[in-house]
Amino acid sequence: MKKGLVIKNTGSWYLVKTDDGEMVECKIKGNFRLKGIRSTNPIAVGDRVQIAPNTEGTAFIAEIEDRKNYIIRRASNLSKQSHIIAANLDQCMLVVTVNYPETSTIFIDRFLASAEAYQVPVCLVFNKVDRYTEEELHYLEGLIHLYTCIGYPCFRISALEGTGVAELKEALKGKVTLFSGHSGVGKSTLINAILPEQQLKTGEISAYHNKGMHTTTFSEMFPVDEENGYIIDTPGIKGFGTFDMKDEEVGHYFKEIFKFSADCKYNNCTHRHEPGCAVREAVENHYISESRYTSYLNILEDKEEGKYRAAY
Ligand SMILES: Nc1nc2c(ncn2[C@@H]2O[C@H](COP(=O)(O)OP(=O)(O)OP(=O)(O)O)[C@@H](O)[C@H]2O)c(=O)[nH]1
Ligand SMILES: [Zn+2]
Repeated sequence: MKKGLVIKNTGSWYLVKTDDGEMVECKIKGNFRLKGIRSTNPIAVGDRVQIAPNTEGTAFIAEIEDRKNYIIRRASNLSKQSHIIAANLDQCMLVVTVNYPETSTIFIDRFLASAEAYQVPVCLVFNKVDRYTEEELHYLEGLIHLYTCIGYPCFRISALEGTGVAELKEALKGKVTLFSGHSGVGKSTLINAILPEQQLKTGEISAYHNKGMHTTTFSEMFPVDEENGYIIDTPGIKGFGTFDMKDEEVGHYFKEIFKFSADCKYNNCTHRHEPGCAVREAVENHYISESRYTSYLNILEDKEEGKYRAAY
């Protein structure tokens, strides 16, 4: 038996990098099922596994270690079956632009809330700083201040000109990182700047998914250093999977709201109309930003209309 990391899933076989550095093509033995998850794929990129090598130099995956987190995509809106896109993420880089295209704080906050639910730490990467006007740069500084204070590290970069890319690369060392963000914010440009040797690959993948042929997604991790740092490329995946939560749970996924909610009069407070709400008081006193509170209410409203699941 050997231990290793799944770095590629082709649908019919898995590529495992063993802890002694070997690359082994692996298959799954028999009826491999995981407790709790109804998934179309029992093993995903990022999984730590034990493999049993056979004489042809390939191996069977015998065991999978418990995951610290994973991201899924539901096979369809109605289906309970889901596809695990990647497991054991150390972090997610959410690439955003103040303009060209505009990324709204509602989008950012919804993304951050689902990342909290999935227990994946997020850094915000503000791209295209070379293009902004004075006013846009001013707004950018405000956002960076806001999110840094809440506890999300922020980077200012220009993927096009290379500004700040070295610093970002430093933050990828030894970690498994997923890149997300709206279409057009510069993810491919950034990944190309980080992994120059992967140029062609990224081009192929986007050409492929632009044709709308991505009915099944097979993920791959690309090494970024010698110390098990990887970037996960997931064609067509923009956010985390959907999840169900109660009204009073939404606030748990906004770090600063959660902190203040300890002092609400009712422990199932939804921070809307309840008397003695410490969160509303904190918004009034500017300890919680209006934009974050608006995003919070926006999720609650969509939940009421049954739209939240569909939004991701
Ligand atoms: N001015 C400026 N333009 C950039 C920068 N980064 C990317 N762009 C441009 O933004 C456009 C979109 O970049 P992509 O890298 O294709 O964006 P993407 O996020 O991969 O988009 P999808 O593939 O649709 O998800 C391209 O025209 C890039 O040249 C930047 O730092 N500054
Ligand atoms: Zn409250």
